[in-house]
Amino acid sequence: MTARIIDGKAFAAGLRARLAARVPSFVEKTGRAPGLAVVLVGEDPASQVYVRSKHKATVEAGMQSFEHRLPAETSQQALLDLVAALNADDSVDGILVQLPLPPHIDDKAVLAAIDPAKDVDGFHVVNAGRLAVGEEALVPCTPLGSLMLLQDALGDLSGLHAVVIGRSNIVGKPMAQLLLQQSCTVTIAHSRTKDLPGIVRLADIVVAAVGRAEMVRGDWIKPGATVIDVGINRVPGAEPGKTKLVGDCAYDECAAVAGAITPVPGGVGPMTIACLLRNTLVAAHRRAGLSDPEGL
Ligand SMILES: Nc1nc2c(c(=O)[nH]1)N[C@@H](CN(C=O)c1ccc(C(=O)N[C@@H](CCC(=O)O)C(=O)O)cc1)CN2
Repeated sequence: MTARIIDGKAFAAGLRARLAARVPSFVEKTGRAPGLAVVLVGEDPASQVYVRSKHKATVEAGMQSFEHRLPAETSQQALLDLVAALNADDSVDGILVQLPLPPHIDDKAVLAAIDPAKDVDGFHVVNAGRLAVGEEALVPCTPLGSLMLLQDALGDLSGLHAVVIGRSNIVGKPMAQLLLQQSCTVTIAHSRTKDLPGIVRLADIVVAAVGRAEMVRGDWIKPGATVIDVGINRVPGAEPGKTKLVGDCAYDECAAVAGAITPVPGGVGPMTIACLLRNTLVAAHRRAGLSDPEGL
């Protein structure tokens, strides 16, 4: 079997176009565009690229982008003061603090300081708790985007066995909650799981979010299963001095067995920014007392 490639780049472009089409009616109703504030501390090269992409995508969607770039030596208190100011700013509907933060800053304290109503990353414990008990929440972007790709590929997920490899608060745990809400049977596996290949072989859906380049091998995959690869790992390329991006799954091996698979790059990654814009539009509607935009 050769897997169908799940084109996250194309799906994300469609979602961004649908979002952009909703912005004018929000502007008409409220007299302002939804606003997203992104905070970057330091000069991590990958983070700089992601923050630039977020700004570009926000502006292209017709939303307001507020970028705050702070030096690496910024104190935790200065960052908390900025978050407090953004919480109080009515033109800001969404606040995102780009991760990772420099090591002298406690990221938990910073994430906890964001108003849950503006927490478009969905990382605040209030949003994590609401997701866990099935209440209205802002949901982390990467798992939300992964779920959208799964639903587009498979339709109804009810009754399917999903194995999520990875237990992070940002991807693994919320992904498992979202799949449970879709009535999947969910197993959360991780690097210490005994007989990980044997557990993964039981899965109709594999979500790999373990952060280890090409760890999931082709002979771990049940024939016809759907594979969602959340990993983004930079490894040495074929030419000296060059690098390339690979996922947590050995792509060629897994694609030879799976029914459908997301590539890296071009799979889940582009969904992260599209879902950030989706969460910003949703947060803006809720803050303005409007019902959630439909069909997103
Ligand atoms: N506050 C947050 N910090 C971080 C998040 C996040 O969701 N919130 N996620 C990642 C980085 N990230 C967004 O911030 C992100 C990562 C990857 C992509 C993406 O589109 N990747 C492309 C490949 C890009 C490349 O060539 O390097 C792909 O997979 O196709 C978008 C956003 C950590 N920090």
